[in-house]
Amino acid sequence: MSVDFAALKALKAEAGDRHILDLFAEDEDRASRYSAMADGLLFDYSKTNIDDATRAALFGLLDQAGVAAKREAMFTGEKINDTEGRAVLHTALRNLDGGPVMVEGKDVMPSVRHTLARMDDFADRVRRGQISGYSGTAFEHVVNIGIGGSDLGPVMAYMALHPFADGPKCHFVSNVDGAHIHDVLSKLNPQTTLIVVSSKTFTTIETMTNARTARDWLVSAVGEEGVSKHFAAVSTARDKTAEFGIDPDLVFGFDDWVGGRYSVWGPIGLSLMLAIGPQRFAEFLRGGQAMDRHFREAKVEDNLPMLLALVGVWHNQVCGYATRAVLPYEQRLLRLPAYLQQLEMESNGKRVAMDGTDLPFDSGPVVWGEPGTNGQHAFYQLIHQGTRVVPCEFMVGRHGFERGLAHQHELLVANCLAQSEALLRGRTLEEATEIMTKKGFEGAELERQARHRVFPGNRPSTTLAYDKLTPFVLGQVIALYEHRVFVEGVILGINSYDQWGVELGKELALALQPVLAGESDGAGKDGSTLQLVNYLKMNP
Ligand SMILES: O=P(O)(O)OC[C@H]1O[C@H](O)[C@H](O)[C@@H](O)[C@@H]1O
Repeated sequence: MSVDFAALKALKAEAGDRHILDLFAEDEDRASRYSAMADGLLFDYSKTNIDDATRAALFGLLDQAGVAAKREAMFTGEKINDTEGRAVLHTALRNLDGGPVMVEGKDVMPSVRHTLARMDDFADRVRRGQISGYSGTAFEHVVNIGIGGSDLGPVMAYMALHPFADGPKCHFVSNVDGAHIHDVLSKLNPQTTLIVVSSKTFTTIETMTNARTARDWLVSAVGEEGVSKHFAAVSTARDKTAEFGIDPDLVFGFDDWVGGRYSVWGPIGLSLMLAIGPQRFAEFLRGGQAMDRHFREAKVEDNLPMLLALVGVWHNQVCGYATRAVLPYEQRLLRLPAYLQQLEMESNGKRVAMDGTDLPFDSGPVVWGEPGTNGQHAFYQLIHQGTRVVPCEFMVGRHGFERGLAHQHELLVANCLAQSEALLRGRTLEEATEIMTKKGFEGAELERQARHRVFPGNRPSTTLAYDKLTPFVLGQVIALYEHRVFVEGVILGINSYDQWGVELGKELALALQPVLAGESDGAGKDGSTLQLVNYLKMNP
């Protein structure tokens, strides 16, 4: 049964164009009453147009959708991904000191712990130079070859945790565009490079193509014998890794109850572990585990994943704001928006409900973003003065890592807070007129110039604040977003864990290859596709 947004839409209509600033004026405790804290992470959603009645109605959605029961179903290994017949248990990967997790009557934790211990041992020995390349030289570089969930998680986290990276330097190759692997490998020495082929299925065409290119590159430098020394694999398909010639001791397996976009916590995080070491990787897992506990135990009004989800549903399904911007004031979170695009859009971009019927409302939003302050000098213009409302999610830390550059961090924080304040407050025509009068304008020209300088304000934003971007905090933040996606998916009544929408393009690409190669005439293709084939096909 789908939830009903009618009551919320009525509340929205009743509020009309009420200003968020008026909500602050009416309630001096608004900031604290519309904020929640989880293990040091502060989420402030007071700069939204949500009031007590709206919030109560949003909490009602959680009951209507049965979120609490479905949350337990996820954590306890029920097959909630029912279009693929799978449990959804990435939480088991960070269940470091929790109890058993049963899948089909079997506790999966011994196998999770065993794999983690193997990863720890391997990473430790590579980092100490005890595992080395074919000619005995230590590995200085790691190339992770993977795409989607087998790339975005590790690369995002590797960049985020740069201050903790004291192991081999990591590189990430994802695109089937030969430029990607060329530009990475051409700077590396095969003797000192470890290649990690990361693919849940070990069939993804981009990854397998790049893996073969890397294999040729290695073999031409160190010979065929080098493959077993220089290649590791992360996959659920051990048979396929063996076919590729990867030493079984260097294969790290996982189970199909870990979705690709939820997989950074396990073997797919191997390159991250090689870079930051097993101990820091464990801190990352502990951050995720802390958020799991919070999600399961905190009351609704204090529950960060639930609050983020409800604010999201309010903006997207009730207010009709189609996109949401993620704006980390943290340069090292450069790839977080891309990571969240996969997490949120691949999970909740679905047009049918669990039962196969058409979704009676919009699916999840378009997620996009860029770190501040860079975005301020690019697209914030539209956010402040465009005709569409873009709810913004700011993120910022109290401290940076750069000793001696605290003044820059202060400037960064000031900019983050200033942007959410500007979105909230805006600038009235009177204020703009005053500014332009001082500049000497008058009459009709004064009004025209002033009107260009008006900011409507009353634009919603939330802020997630943390102390410092440590592995623990990153773990908290990523798990927070995972659970937010879960709650939104349950409210929408969709399956957040399949991704059938990526299949058609893959099939058509395979069928187009022979057309591009001139081996097939492309009968049945549309005129545009054929015209482009004719233009783009390479001459023999
Ligand atoms: O890890 P792999 O099996 O290579 O899959 C890599 C990616 O490709 C697929 O097409 C899916 O859209 C993603 O969810 C997945 O993360």
